[in-house]
Amino acid sequence: MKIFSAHQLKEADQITLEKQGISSVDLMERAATLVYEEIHRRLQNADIPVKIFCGIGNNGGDGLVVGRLLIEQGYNVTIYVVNYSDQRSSEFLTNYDRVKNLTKNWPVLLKSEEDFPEISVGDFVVDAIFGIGLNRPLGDWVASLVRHINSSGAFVLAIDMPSGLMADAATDPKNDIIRASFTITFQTPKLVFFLPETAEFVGDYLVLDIGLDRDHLLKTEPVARLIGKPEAKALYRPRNKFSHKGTYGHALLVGGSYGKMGSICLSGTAALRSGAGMLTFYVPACGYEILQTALPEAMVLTDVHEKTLSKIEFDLDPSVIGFGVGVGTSKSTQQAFEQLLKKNKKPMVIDADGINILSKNKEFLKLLPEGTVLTPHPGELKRLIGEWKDDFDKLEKARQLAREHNLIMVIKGAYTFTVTSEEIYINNSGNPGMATAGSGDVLTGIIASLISQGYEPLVAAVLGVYLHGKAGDLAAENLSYEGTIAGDIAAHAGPAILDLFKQDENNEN
Ligand SMILES: NC(=O)C1=CN([C@@H]2O[C@H](COP(=O)(O)OP(=O)(O)OC[C@H]3O[C@@H](n4cnc5c(N)ncnc54)[C@H](O)[C@@H]3O)[C@@H](O)[C@H]2O)[C@@H](O)CC1
Ligand SMILES: Nc1ncnc2c1ncn2[C@@H]1O[C@H](COP(=O)(O)OP(=O)(O)O)[C@@H](O)[C@H]1O
Ligand SMILES: [K+]
Repeated sequence: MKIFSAHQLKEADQITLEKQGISSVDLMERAATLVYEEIHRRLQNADIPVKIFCGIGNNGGDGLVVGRLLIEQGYNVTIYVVNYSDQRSSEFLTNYDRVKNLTKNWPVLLKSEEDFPEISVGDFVVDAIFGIGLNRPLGDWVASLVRHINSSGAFVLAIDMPSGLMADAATDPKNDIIRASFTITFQTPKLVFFLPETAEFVGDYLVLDIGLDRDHLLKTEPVARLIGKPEAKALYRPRNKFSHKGTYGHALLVGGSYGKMGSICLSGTAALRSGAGMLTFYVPACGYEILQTALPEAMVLTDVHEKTLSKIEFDLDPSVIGFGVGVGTSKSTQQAFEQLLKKNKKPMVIDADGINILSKNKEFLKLLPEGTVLTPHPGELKRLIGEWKDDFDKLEKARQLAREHNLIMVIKGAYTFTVTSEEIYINNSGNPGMATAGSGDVLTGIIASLISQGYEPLVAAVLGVYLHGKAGDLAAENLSYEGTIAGDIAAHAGPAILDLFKQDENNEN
Protein backbone atom coordinates (compact mmCIF):
# COMPACT_ATOMS: atom_id res chain seq x y z
CA MET A 1 0.00 0.00 0.00
CA LYS A 2 1.26 3.46 -0.88
CA ILE A 3 1.80 6.04 1.84
CA PHE A 4 1.29 9.62 0.72
CA SER A 5 2.24 12.95 2.27
CA ALA A 6 -0.35 15.51 3.39
CA HIS A 7 0.51 17.61 0.36
CA GLN A 8 -0.01 14.67 -2.01
CA LEU A 9 -3.34 13.84 -0.35
CA LYS A 10 -4.58 17.39 -0.74
CA GLU A 11 -3.55 17.32 -4.38
CA ALA A 12 -5.39 14.00 -4.89
CA ASP A 13 -8.37 15.55 -3.14
CA GLN A 14 -8.49 18.42 -5.66
CA ILE A 15 -8.07 16.15 -8.68
CA THR A 16 -10.84 13.90 -7.35
CA LEU A 17 -13.21 16.82 -7.00
CA GLU A 18 -12.54 17.89 -10.60
CA LYS A 19 -12.73 14.42 -12.13
CA GLN A 20 -15.78 13.27 -10.19
CA GLY A 21 -17.53 16.63 -10.46
CA ILE A 22 -18.27 16.80 -6.75
CA SER A 23 -17.78 19.53 -4.17
CA SER A 24 -15.41 19.26 -1.23
CA VAL A 25 -18.45 19.19 1.05
CA ASP A 26 -19.60 16.08 -0.85
CA LEU A 27 -16.19 14.45 -0.40
CA MET A 28 -16.25 15.29 3.29
CA GLU A 29 -19.75 13.78 3.56
CA ARG A 30 -18.52 10.61 1.82
CA ALA A 31 -15.41 10.26 4.01
CA ALA A 32 -17.13 11.07 7.28
CA THR A 33 -20.10 8.81 6.48
CA LEU A 34 -17.65 5.90 6.28
CA VAL A 35 -16.28 6.89 9.69
CA TYR A 36 -19.81 7.07 11.07
CA GLU A 37 -20.60 3.59 9.70
CA GLU A 38 -17.51 2.17 11.42
CA ILE A 39 -18.49 3.76 14.72
CA HIS A 40 -22.07 2.58 14.41
CA ARG A 41 -20.91 -0.94 13.55
CA ARG A 42 -18.86 -1.02 16.74
CA LEU A 43 -21.24 0.78 19.12
CA GLN A 44 -24.43 -0.94 17.92
CA ASN A 45 -26.63 1.82 19.37
CA ALA A 46 -25.07 1.47 22.81
CA ASP A 47 -26.27 4.14 25.19
CA ILE A 48 -22.93 5.67 26.05
CA PRO A 49 -22.09 9.37 25.95
CA VAL A 50 -20.30 10.23 22.70
CA LYS A 51 -18.22 13.42 22.96
CA ILE A 52 -16.93 14.79 19.70
CA PHE A 53 -14.21 17.45 19.76
CA CYS A 54 -14.08 19.32 16.46
CA GLY A 55 -11.47 21.78 15.28
CA ILE A 56 -12.43 24.54 12.86
CA GLY A 57 -10.81 23.14 9.71
CA ASN A 58 -11.84 20.15 7.63
CA ASN A 59 -10.93 17.61 10.27
CA GLY A 60 -13.44 19.43 12.45
CA GLY A 61 -15.84 19.32 9.49
CA ASP A 62 -15.53 15.54 9.47
CA GLY A 63 -16.32 15.49 13.17
CA LEU A 64 -19.46 17.56 12.60
CA VAL A 65 -20.70 15.18 9.90
CA VAL A 66 -20.04 12.15 12.12
CA GLY A 67 -21.87 13.89 14.97
CA ARG A 68 -24.89 14.71 12.82
CA LEU A 69 -25.19 11.15 11.52
CA LEU A 70 -24.85 9.68 15.02
CA ILE A 71 -27.52 12.05 16.34
CA GLU A 72 -29.83 11.03 13.48
CA GLN A 73 -29.25 7.43 14.50
CA GLY A 74 -30.32 8.24 18.07
CA TYR A 75 -26.96 8.27 19.84
CA ASN A 76 -26.31 10.40 22.89
CA VAL A 77 -23.92 12.92 21.31
CA THR A 78 -22.38 16.18 22.44
CA ILE A 79 -20.38 18.13 19.88
CA TYR A 80 -17.72 20.55 21.11
CA VAL A 81 -16.05 23.05 18.81
CA VAL A 82 -12.46 23.71 19.78
CA ASN A 83 -12.55 27.34 18.81
CA TYR A 84 -8.83 28.10 18.64
CA SER A 85 -9.26 30.56 15.76
CA ASP A 86 -12.03 32.24 13.82
CA GLN A 87 -10.68 31.11 10.44
CA ARG A 88 -13.24 28.36 9.98
CA SER A 89 -13.09 26.45 6.71
CA SER A 90 -16.12 26.74 4.43
CA GLU A 91 -16.76 22.98 4.64
CA PHE A 92 -16.72 23.29 8.42
CA LEU A 93 -19.25 26.15 8.25
CA THR A 94 -21.59 24.25 5.95
CA ASN A 95 -21.66 21.32 8.36
CA TYR A 96 -21.89 23.60 11.38
CA ASP A 97 -25.16 24.92 9.94
CA ARG A 98 -26.36 21.40 9.17
CA VAL A 99 -25.87 20.39 12.80
CA LYS A 100 -27.75 23.49 13.94
CA ASN A 101 -30.60 22.74 11.52
CA LEU A 102 -30.90 19.23 12.91
CA THR A 103 -30.52 19.89 16.64
CA LYS A 104 -31.88 23.46 16.73
CA ASN A 105 -28.83 24.26 18.92
CA TRP A 106 -25.29 25.29 18.12
CA PRO A 107 -22.58 22.89 19.28
CA VAL A 108 -20.78 23.79 22.52
CA LEU A 109 -17.98 26.30 21.95
CA LEU A 110 -14.71 25.80 23.84
CA LYS A 111 -12.53 28.89 24.08
CA SER A 112 -10.38 28.26 27.13
CA GLU A 113 -9.71 25.78 29.91
CA GLU A 114 -12.74 26.99 31.87
CA ASP A 115 -14.99 25.58 29.16
CA PHE A 116 -13.62 22.02 29.23
CA PRO A 117 -16.33 19.43 29.87
CA GLU A 118 -15.90 16.55 32.25
CA ILE A 119 -14.90 13.35 30.49
CA SER A 120 -15.57 10.03 32.17
CA VAL A 121 -13.83 6.73 31.64
CA GLY A 122 -16.98 5.33 30.08
CA ASP A 123 -17.35 8.10 27.46
CA PHE A 124 -16.61 7.54 23.80
CA VAL A 125 -14.45 10.44 22.64
CA VAL A 126 -13.95 11.39 19.00
CA ASP A 127 -10.89 13.49 18.22
CA ALA A 128 -11.60 15.65 15.18
CA ILE A 129 -9.51 18.62 16.28
CA PHE A 130 -6.67 18.46 13.75
CA GLY A 131 -5.91 16.17 10.84
CA ILE A 132 -3.28 16.41 8.15
CA GLY A 133 -3.45 20.22 8.23
CA LEU A 134 -1.52 20.56 11.49
CA ASN A 135 1.79 22.26 10.78
CA ARG A 136 2.98 23.53 14.15
CA PRO A 137 2.64 22.59 17.81
CA LEU A 138 -0.76 23.08 19.43
CA GLY A 139 -1.49 26.36 21.13
CA ASP A 140 -1.59 26.56 24.93
CA TRP A 141 -5.16 25.79 25.89
CA VAL A 142 -5.66 23.30 23.02
CA ALA A 143 -2.62 21.43 24.33
CA SER A 144 -4.21 21.32 27.76
CA LEU A 145 -7.45 20.05 26.21
CA VAL A 146 -5.41 17.21 24.74
CA ARG A 147 -3.98 16.49 28.21
CA HIS A 148 -7.51 16.62 29.61
CA ILE A 149 -8.73 14.06 27.04
CA ASN A 150 -5.68 11.83 27.50
CA SER A 151 -6.00 11.77 31.27
CA SER A 152 -9.71 10.87 31.15
CA GLY A 153 -9.05 7.19 30.45
CA ALA A 154 -11.93 7.23 27.93
CA PHE A 155 -11.78 5.38 24.62
CA VAL A 156 -10.54 7.90 22.04
CA LEU A 157 -11.17 7.50 18.34
CA ALA A 158 -9.06 9.84 16.21
CA ILE A 159 -10.29 10.85 12.78
CA ASP A 160 -7.56 10.78 10.14
CA MET A 161 -4.74 11.46 12.65
CA PRO A 162 -4.42 11.87 16.40
CA SER A 163 -4.41 15.64 16.95
CA GLY A 164 -0.96 16.95 17.70
CA LEU A 165 0.81 14.68 15.22
CA MET A 166 1.97 16.10 11.92
CA ALA A 167 1.69 13.81 8.92
CA ASP A 168 5.16 14.34 7.47
CA ALA A 169 7.29 15.97 10.11
CA ALA A 170 8.65 15.12 13.49
CA THR A 171 6.63 16.11 16.51
CA ASP A 172 8.56 16.48 19.71
CA PRO A 173 7.16 13.61 21.81
CA LYS A 174 7.20 15.97 24.78
CA ASN A 175 4.48 18.01 23.04
CA ASP A 176 0.86 17.22 23.71
CA ILE A 177 -0.56 14.66 21.32
CA ILE A 178 -3.85 12.77 21.51
CA ARG A 179 -3.15 9.21 22.58
CA ALA A 180 -5.74 7.49 20.42
CA SER A 181 -7.18 4.07 21.22
CA PHE A 182 -8.01 3.75 17.55
CA THR A 183 -7.43 5.88 14.47
CA ILE A 184 -9.61 5.84 11.38
CA THR A 185 -7.58 7.34 8.59
CA PHE A 186 -8.42 8.36 5.05
CA GLN A 187 -7.07 6.68 1.92
CA THR A 188 -3.58 5.83 3.19
CA PRO A 189 -1.91 5.50 6.54
CA LYS A 190 0.50 8.34 7.26
CA LEU A 191 4.27 7.90 7.62
CA VAL A 192 4.25 8.91 11.31
CA PHE A 193 1.98 5.94 12.12
CA PHE A 194 5.04 3.71 11.78
CA LEU A 195 7.92 5.72 13.22
CA PRO A 196 9.04 4.70 16.71
CA GLU A 197 8.63 8.17 18.28
CA THR A 198 5.04 8.62 17.10
CA ALA A 199 3.50 5.20 16.35
CA GLU A 200 2.34 4.70 19.93
CA PHE A 201 -0.09 7.64 19.72
CA VAL A 202 -2.05 6.09 16.84
CA GLY A 203 -3.32 2.93 18.54
CA ASP A 204 -4.69 0.40 16.11
CA TYR A 205 -5.63 1.99 12.83
CA LEU A 206 -8.06 1.42 10.00
CA VAL A 207 -7.63 2.85 6.51
CA LEU A 208 -10.82 3.86 4.72
CA ASP A 209 -10.87 4.11 0.95
CA ILE A 210 -12.72 7.37 0.40
CA GLY A 211 -12.57 6.99 -3.38
CA LEU A 212 -9.83 9.46 -4.28
CA ASP A 213 -8.99 9.30 -7.98
CA ARG A 214 -7.40 5.91 -8.58
CA ASP A 215 -5.44 6.85 -11.73
CA HIS A 216 -3.87 9.78 -10.00
CA LEU A 217 -2.91 7.71 -6.96
CA LEU A 218 -1.51 4.97 -9.20
CA LYS A 219 0.86 7.28 -10.95
CA THR A 220 1.90 9.27 -7.88
CA GLU A 221 5.23 8.19 -6.40
CA PRO A 222 4.55 7.66 -2.69
CA VAL A 223 6.74 8.79 0.23
CA ALA A 224 6.87 5.15 1.35
CA ARG A 225 5.27 1.78 0.69
CA LEU A 226 3.69 -0.44 3.31
CA ILE A 227 4.49 -4.09 2.70
CA GLY A 228 1.79 -6.56 3.65
CA LYS A 229 0.81 -9.90 2.23
CA PRO A 230 -0.34 -8.78 -1.25
CA GLU A 231 2.87 -6.81 -1.82
CA ALA A 232 5.05 -9.67 -0.54
CA LYS A 233 3.21 -12.20 -2.64
CA ALA A 234 3.88 -10.14 -5.75
CA LEU A 235 7.62 -10.36 -5.03
CA TYR A 236 7.68 -14.13 -4.50
CA ARG A 237 8.94 -16.28 -7.36
CA PRO A 238 7.74 -19.89 -7.55
CA ARG A 239 10.23 -22.72 -8.01
CA ASN A 240 10.79 -24.41 -11.33
CA LYS A 241 9.88 -28.12 -11.44
CA PHE A 242 13.19 -28.97 -13.12
CA SER A 243 15.42 -26.98 -10.81
CA HIS A 244 18.19 -28.44 -8.67
CA LYS A 245 20.03 -27.26 -5.60
CA GLY A 246 22.44 -25.26 -7.75
CA THR A 247 19.52 -23.23 -9.03
CA TYR A 248 19.00 -21.83 -5.54
CA GLY A 249 22.54 -20.82 -4.91
CA HIS A 250 25.16 -21.39 -2.31
CA ALA A 251 25.01 -19.12 0.70
CA LEU A 252 28.16 -18.55 2.71
CA LEU A 253 27.69 -17.33 6.26
CA VAL A 254 30.80 -15.95 7.92
CA GLY A 255 30.68 -15.27 11.63
CA GLY A 256 30.41 -16.82 15.05
CA SER A 257 32.92 -16.79 17.86
CA TYR A 258 33.53 -18.67 21.10
CA GLY A 259 30.27 -18.63 23.08
CA LYS A 260 28.30 -17.14 20.18
CA MET A 261 28.08 -20.02 17.75
CA GLY A 262 24.32 -20.20 18.30
CA SER A 263 23.78 -16.93 16.48
CA ILE A 264 25.24 -18.09 13.19
CA CYS A 265 23.54 -21.44 13.62
CA LEU A 266 20.21 -19.58 13.75
CA SER A 267 21.10 -17.62 10.60
CA GLY A 268 22.02 -20.84 8.82
CA THR A 269 18.88 -22.66 9.88
CA ALA A 270 16.80 -19.74 8.62
CA ALA A 271 18.75 -19.64 5.34
CA LEU A 272 18.02 -23.32 4.64
CA ARG A 273 14.44 -23.06 5.92
CA SER A 274 13.79 -20.24 3.48
CA GLY A 275 15.16 -22.03 0.46
CA ALA A 276 18.92 -21.60 -0.07
CA GLY A 277 20.18 -24.45 -2.27
CA MET A 278 23.37 -24.98 -0.29
CA LEU A 279 24.88 -23.49 2.83
CA THR A 280 28.42 -23.24 4.10
CA PHE A 281 29.47 -21.71 7.39
CA TYR A 282 32.86 -20.10 7.79
CA VAL A 283 33.55 -19.96 11.53
CA PRO A 284 36.38 -20.09 14.11
CA ALA A 285 37.56 -23.67 14.62
CA CYS A 286 35.60 -24.07 17.88
CA GLY A 287 32.39 -23.99 15.85
CA TYR A 288 33.08 -27.08 13.81
CA GLU A 289 31.40 -29.78 15.90
CA ILE A 290 28.68 -27.51 17.12
CA LEU A 291 27.48 -26.64 13.62
CA GLN A 292 27.96 -30.09 12.11
CA THR A 293 25.85 -31.48 14.91
CA ALA A 294 23.21 -28.77 15.07
CA LEU A 295 22.68 -28.42 11.33
CA PRO A 296 23.80 -31.49 9.37
CA GLU A 297 22.43 -30.04 6.12
CA ALA A 298 25.14 -27.36 6.17
CA MET A 299 28.86 -27.57 5.38
CA VAL A 300 31.42 -26.06 7.71
CA LEU A 301 34.75 -24.41 6.96
CA THR A 302 36.93 -23.26 9.81
CA ASP A 303 39.43 -20.53 10.46
CA VAL A 304 42.87 -21.48 11.73
CA HIS A 305 42.07 -19.59 14.90
CA GLU A 306 40.14 -21.44 17.58
CA LYS A 307 37.91 -18.71 19.03
CA THR A 308 37.70 -15.80 16.59
CA LEU A 309 38.19 -15.19 12.89
CA SER A 310 41.65 -14.27 11.68
CA LYS A 311 41.68 -15.04 7.97
CA ILE A 312 38.72 -15.71 5.73
CA GLU A 313 39.79 -18.05 2.94
CA PHE A 314 37.60 -20.50 1.12
CA ASP A 315 37.66 -22.48 -2.05
CA LEU A 316 34.07 -22.16 -3.20
CA ASP A 317 32.03 -19.78 -5.30
CA PRO A 318 29.26 -18.44 -3.08
CA SER A 319 26.18 -16.73 -4.47
CA VAL A 320 26.03 -14.45 -1.45
CA ILE A 321 28.07 -13.82 1.69
CA GLY A 322 26.42 -13.06 5.01
CA PHE A 323 28.88 -11.53 7.45
CA GLY A 324 28.87 -10.45 11.04
CA VAL A 325 26.53 -12.53 13.15
CA GLY A 326 28.20 -13.35 16.48
CA VAL A 327 31.60 -12.53 15.04
CA GLY A 328 32.93 -10.06 17.63
CA THR A 329 35.07 -7.04 16.83
CA SER A 330 38.60 -8.20 17.70
CA LYS A 331 41.44 -6.60 15.76
CA SER A 332 42.14 -9.81 13.86
CA THR A 333 38.48 -10.12 12.89
CA GLN A 334 38.48 -6.54 11.63
CA GLN A 335 41.55 -7.28 9.52
CA ALA A 336 40.05 -10.50 8.20
CA PHE A 337 36.88 -8.62 7.23
CA GLU A 338 38.91 -5.96 5.42
CA GLN A 339 40.80 -8.62 3.44
CA LEU A 340 37.52 -10.31 2.54
CA LEU A 341 36.02 -7.01 1.35
CA LYS A 342 39.08 -6.24 -0.76
CA LYS A 343 38.76 -9.38 -2.83
CA ASN A 344 35.02 -10.07 -2.74
CA LYS A 345 32.67 -9.23 -5.61
CA LYS A 346 29.66 -11.25 -4.45
CA PRO A 347 26.51 -9.68 -2.97
CA MET A 348 26.65 -9.28 0.79
CA VAL A 349 24.39 -9.06 3.81
CA ILE A 350 26.06 -7.52 6.84
CA ASP A 351 24.64 -7.65 10.34
CA ALA A 352 25.51 -7.19 14.00
CA ASP A 353 29.28 -6.98 14.66
CA GLY A 354 29.84 -6.73 10.91
CA ILE A 355 28.05 -3.37 11.13
CA ASN A 356 29.96 -2.47 14.29
CA ILE A 357 33.23 -3.11 12.45
CA LEU A 358 32.07 -0.85 9.61
CA SER A 359 31.28 1.83 12.20
CA LYS A 360 34.82 1.59 13.59
CA ASN A 361 36.34 1.62 10.10
CA LYS A 362 34.24 3.91 7.92
CA GLU A 363 36.75 3.50 5.07
CA PHE A 364 35.55 -0.13 4.68
CA LEU A 365 32.21 1.19 3.42
CA LYS A 366 33.86 2.03 0.09
CA LEU A 367 34.78 -1.63 -0.35
CA LEU A 368 31.22 -2.93 -0.10
CA PRO A 369 29.75 -4.33 -3.32
CA GLU A 370 26.85 -2.42 -4.84
CA GLY A 371 23.51 -3.29 -3.27
CA THR A 372 24.98 -4.61 -0.01
CA VAL A 373 22.24 -5.10 2.58
CA LEU A 374 22.95 -3.79 6.10
CA THR A 375 20.53 -4.86 8.84
CA PRO A 376 21.16 -2.65 11.89
CA HIS A 377 19.02 -2.50 14.99
CA PRO A 378 18.78 1.06 16.40
CA GLY A 379 21.95 0.69 18.51
CA GLU A 380 24.02 -0.50 15.56
CA LEU A 381 22.52 2.21 13.36
CA LYS A 382 23.52 4.91 15.85
CA ARG A 383 27.10 3.69 15.78
CA LEU A 384 27.02 3.80 12.01
CA ILE A 385 25.32 7.14 11.26
CA GLY A 386 25.66 8.96 14.59
CA GLU A 387 22.92 10.42 16.78
CA TRP A 388 19.76 11.68 15.10
CA LYS A 389 17.51 14.58 16.11
CA ASP A 390 14.30 12.70 15.39
CA ASP A 391 12.94 9.87 13.25
CA PHE A 392 12.86 11.98 10.09
CA ASP A 393 16.49 12.98 10.59
CA LYS A 394 17.32 9.30 11.11
CA LEU A 395 15.66 8.33 7.82
CA GLU A 396 17.47 11.13 6.00
CA LYS A 397 20.86 10.12 7.42
CA ALA A 398 20.24 6.46 6.55
CA ARG A 399 19.21 7.50 3.07
CA GLN A 400 22.37 9.59 2.63
CA LEU A 401 24.56 6.65 3.61
CA ALA A 402 22.59 4.40 1.25
CA ARG A 403 23.08 6.91 -1.55
CA GLU A 404 26.78 7.43 -0.91
CA HIS A 405 27.66 3.74 -0.92
CA ASN A 406 24.79 2.22 -2.88
CA LEU A 407 23.47 0.34 0.12
CA ILE A 408 20.17 -1.11 1.23
CA MET A 409 19.56 -0.18 4.84
CA VAL A 410 17.21 -2.46 6.79
CA ILE A 411 16.43 -0.53 9.96
CA LYS A 412 14.95 -3.05 12.36
CA GLY A 413 12.20 -2.34 14.82
CA ALA A 414 8.53 -2.99 15.52
CA TYR A 415 8.03 -1.67 11.99
CA THR A 416 11.19 -2.42 10.05
CA PHE A 417 12.08 0.23 7.47
CA THR A 418 14.03 -0.73 4.35
CA VAL A 419 15.65 2.42 3.01
CA THR A 420 17.47 2.96 -0.28
CA SER A 421 18.69 6.18 -1.85
CA GLU A 422 15.25 6.60 -3.43
CA GLU A 423 12.65 4.57 -1.61
CA ILE A 424 11.27 3.55 1.77
CA TYR A 425 9.49 0.25 2.46
CA ILE A 426 7.74 -0.29 5.78
CA ASN A 427 7.07 -3.81 6.95
CA ASN A 428 3.67 -4.69 8.31
CA SER A 429 4.26 -8.18 9.73
CA GLY A 430 5.83 -9.15 13.05
CA ASN A 431 4.98 -8.88 16.74
CA PRO A 432 6.49 -8.19 20.15
CA GLY A 433 7.21 -11.91 20.58
CA MET A 434 10.11 -11.26 18.21
CA ALA A 435 11.83 -9.10 20.81
CA THR A 436 13.94 -12.10 21.79
CA ALA A 437 17.62 -12.98 21.47
CA GLY A 438 18.64 -14.13 18.02
CA SER A 439 15.62 -13.03 16.04
CA GLY A 440 17.80 -10.59 14.07
CA ASP A 441 20.19 -13.44 13.21
CA VAL A 442 17.25 -15.28 11.67
CA LEU A 443 16.51 -12.26 9.48
CA THR A 444 20.09 -12.17 8.20
CA GLY A 445 19.80 -15.80 7.17
CA ILE A 446 16.50 -15.28 5.36
CA ILE A 447 17.74 -12.27 3.37
CA ALA A 448 21.00 -14.03 2.44
CA SER A 449 19.01 -17.07 1.39
CA LEU A 450 16.73 -15.07 -0.91
CA ILE A 451 19.72 -13.39 -2.56
CA SER A 452 21.32 -16.79 -3.03
CA GLN A 453 18.14 -17.92 -4.80
CA GLY A 454 18.50 -15.10 -7.28
CA TYR A 455 16.31 -12.36 -5.85
CA GLU A 456 17.69 -8.86 -6.33
CA PRO A 457 19.11 -7.62 -3.00
CA LEU A 458 16.38 -4.99 -2.55
CA VAL A 459 13.63 -7.54 -3.22
CA ALA A 460 15.36 -10.02 -0.94
CA ALA A 461 15.47 -7.42 1.83
CA VAL A 462 11.83 -6.35 1.50
CA LEU A 463 10.44 -9.87 1.05
CA GLY A 464 12.82 -11.28 3.66
CA VAL A 465 11.74 -8.77 6.28
CA TYR A 466 8.09 -9.55 5.55
CA LEU A 467 8.58 -13.35 5.72
CA HIS A 468 10.60 -13.01 8.92
CA GLY A 469 7.80 -11.02 10.57
CA LYS A 470 5.16 -13.42 9.29
CA ALA A 471 7.20 -16.37 10.55
CA GLY A 472 7.20 -14.66 13.95
CA ASP A 473 3.43 -14.17 13.74
CA LEU A 474 2.81 -17.81 12.88
CA ALA A 475 5.16 -19.00 15.61
CA ALA A 476 3.40 -16.82 18.18
CA GLU A 477 -0.02 -18.15 17.15
CA ASN A 478 0.92 -21.47 18.70
CA LEU A 479 3.51 -20.48 21.25
CA SER A 480 2.41 -17.02 22.51
CA TYR A 481 4.59 -13.92 22.28
CA GLU A 482 6.45 -14.89 25.42
CA GLY A 483 7.00 -18.47 24.36
CA THR A 484 8.41 -17.68 20.92
CA ILE A 485 12.19 -17.97 20.58
CA ALA A 486 14.36 -17.22 17.57
CA GLY A 487 14.61 -20.87 16.52
CA ASP A 488 10.81 -20.95 16.24
CA ILE A 489 10.91 -17.98 13.88
CA ALA A 490 13.44 -19.81 11.69
CA ALA A 491 11.28 -22.94 11.80
CA HIS A 492 8.28 -20.94 10.57
CA ALA A 493 10.01 -19.43 7.52
CA GLY A 494 8.45 -22.17 5.37
CA PRO A 495 4.94 -21.71 6.78
CA ALA A 496 5.36 -17.97 6.17
CA ILE A 497 5.91 -18.72 2.49
CA LEU A 498 2.87 -21.01 2.44
CA ASP A 499 0.85 -18.29 4.11
CA LEU A 500 1.40 -15.98 1.13
CA PHE A 501 -1.10 -18.15 -0.73
CA LYS A 502 -3.70 -18.44 2.02
CA GLN A 503 -6.82 -16.33 1.71
CA ASP A 504 -7.40 -14.45 4.96
CA GLU A 505 -10.93 -14.19 6.28
CA ASN A 506 -10.65 -10.45 6.87
CA ASN A 507 -8.35 -9.83 3.89
CA GLU A 508 -5.72 -8.29 6.14
CA ASN A 509 -2.10 -9.22 6.59
N1 LIG B 1 -8.56 13.80 0.87
C1 LIG B 1 -8.52 14.55 1.92
O1 LIG B 1 -7.44 15.05 2.21
C2 LIG B 1 -9.71 14.73 2.77
C3 LIG B 1 -9.56 15.42 3.96
N2 LIG B 1 -10.55 15.51 4.85
C4 LIG B 1 -10.28 16.04 6.18
O2 LIG B 1 -9.60 17.26 6.16
C5 LIG B 1 -8.52 17.23 7.04
C6 LIG B 1 -7.55 18.29 6.67
O3 LIG B 1 -8.24 19.51 6.87
P1 LIG B 1 -7.54 20.93 6.91
O4 LIG B 1 -6.59 21.05 5.78
O5 LIG B 1 -8.60 21.93 7.04
O6 LIG B 1 -6.64 20.88 8.22
P2 LIG B 1 -6.97 20.52 9.73
O7 LIG B 1 -8.42 20.44 9.99
O8 LIG B 1 -6.11 19.40 10.09
O9 LIG B 1 -6.39 21.83 10.44
C7 LIG B 1 -7.04 23.07 10.26
C8 LIG B 1 -6.11 24.22 9.96
O10 LIG B 1 -5.49 24.66 11.14
C9 LIG B 1 -4.32 25.42 10.82
N3 LIG B 1 -3.29 25.00 11.78
C10 LIG B 1 -2.28 24.12 11.60
N4 LIG B 1 -1.58 23.94 12.72
C11 LIG B 1 -2.19 24.72 13.65
C12 LIG B 1 -1.95 24.96 15.03
N5 LIG B 1 -0.96 24.36 15.69
N6 LIG B 1 -2.74 25.81 15.68
C13 LIG B 1 -3.76 26.42 15.05
N7 LIG B 1 -4.04 26.22 13.77
C14 LIG B 1 -3.27 25.40 13.06
C15 LIG B 1 -3.97 25.08 9.41
O11 LIG B 1 -4.15 26.24 8.63
C16 LIG B 1 -4.95 23.97 9.04
O12 LIG B 1 -5.33 24.01 7.72
C17 LIG B 1 -8.04 15.81 6.93
O13 LIG B 1 -7.22 15.41 7.99
C18 LIG B 1 -9.37 15.07 6.92
O14 LIG B 1 -9.83 14.87 8.23
C19 LIG B 1 -11.84 14.86 4.64
O15 LIG B 1 -12.87 15.74 4.92
C20 LIG B 1 -12.07 14.32 3.26
C21 LIG B 1 -11.00 14.20 2.32
N1 LIG C 1 7.97 -5.46 18.93
C1 LIG C 1 8.37 -6.00 17.76
N2 LIG C 1 7.52 -6.10 16.73
C2 LIG C 1 7.92 -6.63 15.55
N3 LIG C 1 9.17 -7.08 15.31
C3 LIG C 1 10.07 -7.00 16.29
C4 LIG C 1 9.73 -6.46 17.56
N4 LIG C 1 10.84 -6.50 18.33
C5 LIG C 1 11.82 -7.04 17.59
N5 LIG C 1 11.36 -7.34 16.35
C6 LIG C 1 12.16 -7.89 15.23
O1 LIG C 1 13.10 -8.83 15.75
C7 LIG C 1 14.39 -8.62 15.21
C8 LIG C 1 15.37 -8.25 16.33
O2 LIG C 1 16.64 -8.10 15.78
P1 LIG C 1 17.92 -7.74 16.67
O3 LIG C 1 17.63 -6.56 17.53
O4 LIG C 1 19.09 -7.68 15.76
O5 LIG C 1 18.01 -9.02 17.61
P2 LIG C 1 19.22 -10.00 17.91
O6 LIG C 1 20.45 -9.15 17.94
O7 LIG C 1 18.90 -10.59 19.23
O8 LIG C 1 19.23 -11.00 16.82
C9 LIG C 1 14.24 -7.52 14.16
O9 LIG C 1 14.04 -8.07 12.90
C10 LIG C 1 12.98 -6.78 14.63
O10 LIG C 1 12.32 -6.14 13.57
K1 LIG D 1 -7.95 14.18 14.53
